Amino acid sequence: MSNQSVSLSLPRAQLTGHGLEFSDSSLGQALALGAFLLQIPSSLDVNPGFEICRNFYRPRRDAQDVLRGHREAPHERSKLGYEDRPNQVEQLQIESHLWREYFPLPITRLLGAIKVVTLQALRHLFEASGVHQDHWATITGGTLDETSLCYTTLNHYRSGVRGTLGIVEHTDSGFITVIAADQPGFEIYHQGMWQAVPLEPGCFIVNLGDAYQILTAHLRLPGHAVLHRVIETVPVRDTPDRSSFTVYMGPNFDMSLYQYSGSGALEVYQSFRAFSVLKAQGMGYGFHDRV
Ligand SMILES: O=C(O)CCC(=O)C(=O)O
Ligand SMILES: [Fe+2]
Repeated sequence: MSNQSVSLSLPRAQLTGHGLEFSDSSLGQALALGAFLLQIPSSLDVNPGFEICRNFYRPRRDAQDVLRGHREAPHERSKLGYEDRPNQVEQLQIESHLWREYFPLPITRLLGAIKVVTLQALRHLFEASGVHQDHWATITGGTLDETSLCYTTLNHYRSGVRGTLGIVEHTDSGFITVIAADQPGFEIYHQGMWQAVPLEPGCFIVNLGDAYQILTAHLRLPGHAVLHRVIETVPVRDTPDRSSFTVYMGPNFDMSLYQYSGSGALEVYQSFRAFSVLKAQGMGYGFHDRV
């Protein structure tokens, strides 16, 4: 894959009382691309998210210093936790039911609010693709206002690690991921080349993942799992390293992935755990050993 600096303007949506509203009727384009911009609701301040991304990997100074110390912390109740990745990125991944336990209140509140936004977007997209609401519990493993796995990923891109990508090219595994980033560098593989998505600080980037693509492959408006990466971050004096944080929703690892057949029947596709293990290997990542 060649490295070209073409830029891509993503479809744009906002959440209203009626669900997602896309400008220029670009819903179909968003599903086909598997990515779009979502205006950040004005009531949300994303800065606490960036603050924890800039601190979680640093050693804790004292017991009160709850933003730091997550590299060493065991996060015993989490199946995910801290991971030092082969790229620039180091990640802290924590399931939504543990946010209150491991994060300070402003972060927990922010992530909770983004989770609500993520669910609203997912429900709307499922409906547009032709996923039946009656199948929600089977497909997601959750009740109507949950999927069985929701977690945040806090990403710190170590500018001191040179000669590698920020994060290797990948698709996300679940149904949907909502991303907030503080610097450019995010790219999408589209029409045979890497295209830079310009940073829009007032917007989340929303990605569709493998579970969405598999589920909807034969439906009227299939959603595509978008291939994306972050290019190498270079150190800039007096500027913090690149940070991003995400809210991810997917099936639990002990569940099956589902797919609608051509005749519209919902069928088991594959074990999500088996699928995820193979995928992690392809990325050069170890799969979470507690899952
Ligand atoms: O940092 C970003 O902009 C993207 C992060 C990402 O792709 C991920 O966490 O899966
Ligand atoms: Fe990703």
